[in-house]
Amino acid sequence: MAVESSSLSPISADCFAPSQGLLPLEEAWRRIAVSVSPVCAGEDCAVPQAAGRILAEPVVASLPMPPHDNAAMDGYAVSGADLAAARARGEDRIVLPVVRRIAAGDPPGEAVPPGQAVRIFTGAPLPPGLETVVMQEDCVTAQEGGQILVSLPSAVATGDNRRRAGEDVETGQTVLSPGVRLRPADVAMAAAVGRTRLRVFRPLRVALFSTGSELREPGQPLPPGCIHDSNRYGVMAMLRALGCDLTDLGILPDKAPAIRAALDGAAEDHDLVITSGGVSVGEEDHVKGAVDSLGGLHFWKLALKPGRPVALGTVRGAAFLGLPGNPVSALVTLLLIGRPLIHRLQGRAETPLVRYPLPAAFTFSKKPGRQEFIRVWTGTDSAGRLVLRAFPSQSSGVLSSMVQATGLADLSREGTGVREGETLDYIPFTEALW
Ligand SMILES: Nc1nc2c(c(=O)[nH]1)N[C@H]1C(S)=C(S)[C@@H](COP(=O)(O)OP(=O)(O)OC[C@H]3O[C@@H](n4cnc5c(N)ncnc54)[C@H](O)[C@@H]3O)O[C@H]1N2
Ligand code: MOO
Repeated sequence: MAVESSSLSPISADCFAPSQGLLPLEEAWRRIAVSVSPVCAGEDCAVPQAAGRILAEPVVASLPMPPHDNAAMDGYAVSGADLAAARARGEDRIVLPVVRRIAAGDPPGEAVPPGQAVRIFTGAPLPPGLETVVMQEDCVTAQEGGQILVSLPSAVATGDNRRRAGEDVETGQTVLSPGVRLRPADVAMAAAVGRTRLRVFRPLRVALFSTGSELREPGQPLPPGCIHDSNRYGVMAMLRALGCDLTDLGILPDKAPAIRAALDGAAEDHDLVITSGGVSVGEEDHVKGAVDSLGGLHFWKLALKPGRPVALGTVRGAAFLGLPGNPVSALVTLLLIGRPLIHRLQGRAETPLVRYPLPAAFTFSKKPGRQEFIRVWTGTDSAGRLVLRAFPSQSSGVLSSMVQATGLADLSREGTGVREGETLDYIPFTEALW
């Protein structure tokens, strides 16, 4: 049963109509897209520190790029008309006096009349009158009475090796749009158009804790019946990769009052509170009840495997995400539900998961009713074609499947699985985590 409730920002209640049965993943995505609002205010950031931040303003070029016509090669700038005339005369080469030298950073100077060449270097501005650059490897120079002469091939087209002003970016062009997470090339572009600072969204503040009386910190001895907390470490790593500002609140026992108090406290100074474990239906699963009493669950129980009991809601004024405790389910639901939720809260533009259609090198059966994301990696078959291979156990408790996998393959909700040779959507982890 999917659950809904009245809500506080940042998740509006409007779209959370009650629904029977398991909620399809597509519907959960739609609800996140329409109901979750950005919560992060803008702040200034120096361009050298901006990689990984989310842009909060459009960046508009106030100058063309490049700002002037310039040489794409070290060589000699000439008039294309001089070369064309030599070709018309049947001459393979033309000899011209070299009247000037222009290096990168020099001004272009006065117009150059026909019948003259200019020594020029990559990035140097072309002087008026010359629009063609012949690379120096094709040129031969000679000294004649204090005058340098250059012999050039005539078979060079007008405009060769010229980079036009504005060919990369025109004045007034929006070079970066709000909502992008700045990659190295974006930072380079901001610098290229002269920016030293950018308006970005402040990082999303996320609090995280694990629930489970069986959990102990790594390094601690394990009493009978206990295991190490691994989810929190994987989840923290994924949240950092998504650009979040993290508070690690440790492990809580399966005790309703402790979980309620921790959620209440965390909601005060965080935008998003994430838990792992305790969202299923057992008597020891107290997270759902605590959220119900502090805000509300907007959805719970998706037609999804692994991760059916993943829960989205609000706690006081903060968004809430309850990840299922099974180690694979926690990471997969953080990727499938947490990622779009975090993107919306961060003010990031919509970034659907990147998918590559690839043939399966395995057969896998499933029951209809839940969309399944199985752990796969890419390899080659005997003919050298790229194929997907699947981990032998797809149990949501087998963390090794996530370690071996490089991504997930998406098996449709109504399907009964995949046969060897059929094409599947492959979702690589690395591209999902920028
Ligand atoms: N009767 C039912 N039982 C279960 C259902 C159900 O629908 N009916 N759903 C199953 C599914 S699917 C999942 S997924 C799990 C999720 O349950 P919880 O979120 O309540 O998780 P827990 O019960 O707390 O733990 C499940 C499993 O994972 C281990 N775990 C928990 N936290 C961690 C951690 N931080 N690091 C490593 N491992 C962790 C825990 O020890 C359990 O083995 O419920 C099914 N049950
Ligand atoms: O839906 Mo659960 O995550 O498979 O074990």
